[in-house]
Amino acid sequence: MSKEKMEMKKLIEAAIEARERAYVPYSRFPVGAALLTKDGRIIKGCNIENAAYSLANCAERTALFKAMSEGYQDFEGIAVVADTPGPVSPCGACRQVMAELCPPEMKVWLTNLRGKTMVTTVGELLPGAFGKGDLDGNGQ
Ligand SMILES: O=c1ccn([C@H]2C[C@H](O)[C@@H](CO)O2)c(=O)[nH]1
Ligand SMILES: [Zn+2]
Repeated sequence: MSKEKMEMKKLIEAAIEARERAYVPYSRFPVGAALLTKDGRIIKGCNIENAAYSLANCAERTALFKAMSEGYQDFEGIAVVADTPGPVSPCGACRQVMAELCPPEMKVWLTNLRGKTMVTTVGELLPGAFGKGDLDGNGQ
């Protein structure tokens, strides 16, 4: 098996484990994510909901915010899993946060519990993302 395939399998397994910790009393839709750092660490995230529904934090953002707050800023890939018919599709907020914190060419593995997996990139998930550069030259 190729190094990349082994890396992907490990990351998906970690995302499945992370999903077990989801706090989802409202949606009953657990999601898991696992982020691979450049130095080979895996940082897990799950979705965490709230009685004030709009405060839910997705699995992807949990993993990214955990990583950043612990001093890891360089990422190699992320895997996301949910019990969806096809590979899970990250929400717009997570796409925007990935566009901010990850390189556009970074791999994103999207999968479901039946192992239906697709690979994409941060750039493909949000073409034309609003970014740092858009804040320049606004005449202020
Ligand atoms: O990629 C996704 C899609 C949805 N959710 C969460 C948000 C909410 O808690 C629940 C239902 O939308 O799933 C994630 O964590 N990641
Ligand atoms: Zn999201």
